[in-house]
Amino acid sequence: MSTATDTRVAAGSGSHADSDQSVGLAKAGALARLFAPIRTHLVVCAVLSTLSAAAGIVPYIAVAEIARAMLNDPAGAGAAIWTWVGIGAAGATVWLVLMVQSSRVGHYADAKILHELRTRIVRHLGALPIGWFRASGSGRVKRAMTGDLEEMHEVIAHALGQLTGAVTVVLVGAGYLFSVDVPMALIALGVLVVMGIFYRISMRSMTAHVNRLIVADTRISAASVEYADGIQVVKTFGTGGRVLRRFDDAVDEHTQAFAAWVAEVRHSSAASRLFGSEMAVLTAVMAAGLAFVSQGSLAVADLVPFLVVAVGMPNSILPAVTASQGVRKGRMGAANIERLLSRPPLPEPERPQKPQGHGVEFDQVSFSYDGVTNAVEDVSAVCPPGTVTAIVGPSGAGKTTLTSLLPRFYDVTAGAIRIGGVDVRSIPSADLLGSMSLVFQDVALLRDSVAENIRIGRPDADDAEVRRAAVAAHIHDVIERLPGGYDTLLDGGGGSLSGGERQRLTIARAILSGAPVVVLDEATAALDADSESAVQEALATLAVGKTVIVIAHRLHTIVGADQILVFDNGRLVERGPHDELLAREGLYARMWAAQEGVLA
Ligand SMILES: Nc1ncnc2c1ncn2[C@@H]1O[C@H](COP(=O)(O)OP(=O)(O)OP(=O)(O)O)[C@@H](O)[C@H]1O
Repeated sequence: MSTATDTRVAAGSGSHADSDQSVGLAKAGALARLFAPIRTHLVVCAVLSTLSAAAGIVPYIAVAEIARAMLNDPAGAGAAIWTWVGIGAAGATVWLVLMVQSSRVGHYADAKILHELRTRIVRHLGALPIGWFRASGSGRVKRAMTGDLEEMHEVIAHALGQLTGAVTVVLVGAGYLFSVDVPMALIALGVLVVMGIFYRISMRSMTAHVNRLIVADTRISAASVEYADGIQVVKTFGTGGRVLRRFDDAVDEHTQAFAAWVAEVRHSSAASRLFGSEMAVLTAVMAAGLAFVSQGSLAVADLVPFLVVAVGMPNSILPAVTASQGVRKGRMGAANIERLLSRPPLPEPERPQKPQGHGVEFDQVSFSYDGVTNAVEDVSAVCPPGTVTAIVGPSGAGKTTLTSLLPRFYDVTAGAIRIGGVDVRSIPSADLLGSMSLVFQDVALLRDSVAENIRIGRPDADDAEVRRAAVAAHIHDVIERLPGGYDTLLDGGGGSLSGGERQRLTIARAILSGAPVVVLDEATAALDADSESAVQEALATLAVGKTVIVIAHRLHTIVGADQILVFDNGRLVERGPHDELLAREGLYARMWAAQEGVLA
């Protein structure tokens, strides 16, 4: 059942397939297009492995011929024997030399194309909009850089040689056997043809089954990540049942998919194994050979080549069976990589412009994720430099979406966003990102020292500047108390720091960068009173003289904002300072009453 088992491995390697990554990706052209830069190497490699395989069968033919010579004419076979010994030895030598050369060329081509593809993928990723990563990127990136590239390696370094080798052995071997005895050759090859027919039958529905397995595998991965990510909530609130059920369902589906495949191909797969075995060829050759010998239509000496050469042929063909699966997987991997590389990059401006100042203007901005429903609709607002604009609204109102449009995580569907009077799409993306500090809730701390985590804001800052930023962000004392001070290593999530401390660290990063536009997403998790006031003071320092846009979840933290934009269902429904909005007795006043009621 090697076919099913091998493909289970293939499905496993694609465990991070994205949901929109349709299956059934086997496009023959993708592999050829990706391998275009190494086409010459591949041709040389194929020619060398063909010649090597042809030379490799010569020693077996030599052995058979020596036996024939001895059986036909024991007394006068001396010269022929030595000739065949020489031919056999030459064949073995040529086989070895060409095999090494073919492997060398193959591995060189492999290293060259993997290097080139990795570089292309990484460069392309750098040009993709950040919104793409947020929506679906990490799984697809991981899959392209690991599983899909491994499939490419398999094709070049292994499958190519095995396939050409198998074809050569069959052709050369068959040619020799037909030259010895046609009926016997037909019988020996007939066994292999029957193996091929059963193999084709067992592979008929492979694509559909592999696709089902990949989908099930993706669901298992998603459910596992969901469970691991939410383990705290699961343990605290005992909601593990539902999450675990999703996991169990996905595992059941995977098992059923695999069982269905095995059930369908078990007979054809076993039959192809049987007819592809040395035992089957030996049995057929012996039975037919002895019958022909007893009839007098075959000399005993002519039976020997079939025992030596034909019986050894399945050993050369079986690796090609695995190799043909490798090529199928390689096509899928190539199609995935090609799809990733064809994702349109963030368009860079043809005529770049420099913002005059750092005021932000939203001009009739609309945006839709799916092209059907607008997550943000017809929003117009001006955020002057040196002011704080708070964005509030119920969950799902479009607050995060609107702020994601400013650094071009996505481009607006309609309208325009301007910084310093210039459309953000006319500002080179490096300058645009350099002009703003983004303090988002999900801004992860890197697995690096505290100092380096702050320094990301401005890589050339010296230690004194890093410290000054930390002091301004009210985090310096906390850092000093860490075991290694500024050299303390943080894990990816800022492990040893509390929520408020992590936020202040990212604020220090933003202060150090000195970018004139600050976009921050206030923590949704409640902080204790000390931590909250420290964060507020840090933000006040950061905001001085800058255009600050803050997504606020706790309204009492933005009472002093210059303007508050109230969103509901993607639309800007109210705007103004706190007192005015309260007096209006609209959505803001209701949200305020609800929160104060909770707080009271
Ligand atoms: N990546 C995405 N793909 C598709 N739809 C999305 C995506 N992100 C958000 N949405 C949808 O867009 C709408 C606005 O979501 P958004 O996250 O901007 O709201 P929000 O006001 O920031 O909510 P919250 O306060 O809960 O963070 C919602 O209907 C949401 O489901």
